[in-house]
Amino acid sequence: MVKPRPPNILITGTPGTGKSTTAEAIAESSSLRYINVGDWVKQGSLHSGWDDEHDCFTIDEDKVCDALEDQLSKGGNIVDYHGCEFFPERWFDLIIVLQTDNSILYERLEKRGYSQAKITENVECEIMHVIVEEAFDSYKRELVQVLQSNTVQDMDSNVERTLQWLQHYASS
Ligand SMILES: Nc1ncnc2c1ncn2[C@@H]1O[C@H](COP(=O)(O)OP(=O)(O)O)[C@@H](O)[C@H]1O
Repeated sequence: MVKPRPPNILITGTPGTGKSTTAEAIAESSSLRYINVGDWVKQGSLHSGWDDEHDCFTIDEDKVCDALEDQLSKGGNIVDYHGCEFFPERWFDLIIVLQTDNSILYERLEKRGYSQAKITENVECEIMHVIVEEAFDSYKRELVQVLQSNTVQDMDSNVERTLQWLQHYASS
């Protein structure tokens, strides 16, 4: 079957689950372009200011979608963001949700220098499966893969599995 465009992959999950590291490794071994939405938000001022309570920018979802539309409609991207419900559903052919055990996630966020409040907020988000639920609510179930990201072996296997998915997509 001739595909209308190369695939787009969304890699999502709570901060610290390994989205950037995994997505960059996939991009390095494929022809996908890596898009870190957080960086786009900062560099393109796609936000409505700093949120002191959550210690992050308040993202302007409409501006982000407008900024990404041209690139995403061409296909061939791997997009990294800790949320998924505001993107147009049609953009993505595969949605990967990374998950990490609480104690491991806690240590990663501590190493990153997050405040105690921000660590607790993110670990609770992971415990409550917030992003997994968001992905299931926003995309067809068969497009969503929930993958563990606790160890380097997990990461290698997640990268390999995604590269295989890309090969299969291209040849089917
Ligand atoms: N599966 C994993 N195994 C071991 N370390 C990991 C794993 N995933 C991420 N890390 C490490 O955890 C930290 C956070 O990863 P990062 O990719 O920045 O997460 P995110 O983009 O989801 O916030 C980095 O130091 C990274 O090397």
